[in-house]
Amino acid sequence: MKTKFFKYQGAGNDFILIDNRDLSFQYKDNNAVLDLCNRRFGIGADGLMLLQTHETHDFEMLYFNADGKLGSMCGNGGRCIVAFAKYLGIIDIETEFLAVDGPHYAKISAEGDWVNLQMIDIDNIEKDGDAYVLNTGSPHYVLQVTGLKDKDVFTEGKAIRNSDTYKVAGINVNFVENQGDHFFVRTFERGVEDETYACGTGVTAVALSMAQHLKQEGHIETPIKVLGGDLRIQFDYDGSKFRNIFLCGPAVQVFTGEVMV
Ligand SMILES: N[C@H](CCC[C@H](N)C(=O)O)C(=O)O
Repeated sequence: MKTKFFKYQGAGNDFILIDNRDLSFQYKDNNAVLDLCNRRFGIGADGLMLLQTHETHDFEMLYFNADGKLGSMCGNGGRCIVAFAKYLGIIDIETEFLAVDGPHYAKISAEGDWVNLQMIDIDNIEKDGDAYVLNTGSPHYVLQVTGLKDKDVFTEGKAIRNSDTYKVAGINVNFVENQGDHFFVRTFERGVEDETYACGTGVTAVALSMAQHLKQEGHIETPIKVLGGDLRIQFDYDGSKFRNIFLCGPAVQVFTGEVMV
């Protein structure tokens, strides 16, 4: 059966999106999504999202990692599906949609290519040695380093993701370097099992961890550079809890097509 798909990218984190309001795309097993995300034999993507109707929200987002399995919250994916919903005419410039970690408010630019996505509130950040560990809709390990440009993120990230502490549930591994007026972040992503060009829930975890690390408080706006571009995290922090957390950045439709599924 032929299925129409749309390819989006948010700061280089790239996704296949399918308008599945008619439920024609039936998720039978991991292989269907795995094959579509394959960068040699399929369309190629870090993940796949289905946009589906919902009784109480503008739409529902189902997210699958490139390994073909249902995933936890995807921040960049959330921004891209909001741009997709606007493209489809389902929403105007504001929305509240449902994702795996609950409802999300988002605001999109009139041009439809910049999205501010509200993330879940965070009440607690754990420590694992020098690293910060928290869940921003997906689980994240945040470690401050130097020389990040030349770091072997794949090998070092994979080792932490598969360590005894994390190998069962997995975790996304974020390395961060303070570059004065911004942070530079590189991420090894669970479920992609590789470094991605950006990780939205990851840079959100980095921004919150660094605010705690630097003992900042109040309304904070954190610019973050990733391999795929620039993202910005805005939030309020009282020294204990994080509220009004927004992941802000580009969400661009790259191409569309049809694929046999
Ligand atoms: N691979 C992640 C989910 C997607 C996270 C990332 N793409 C984002 O933008 O938040 C995980 O399994 O935890």
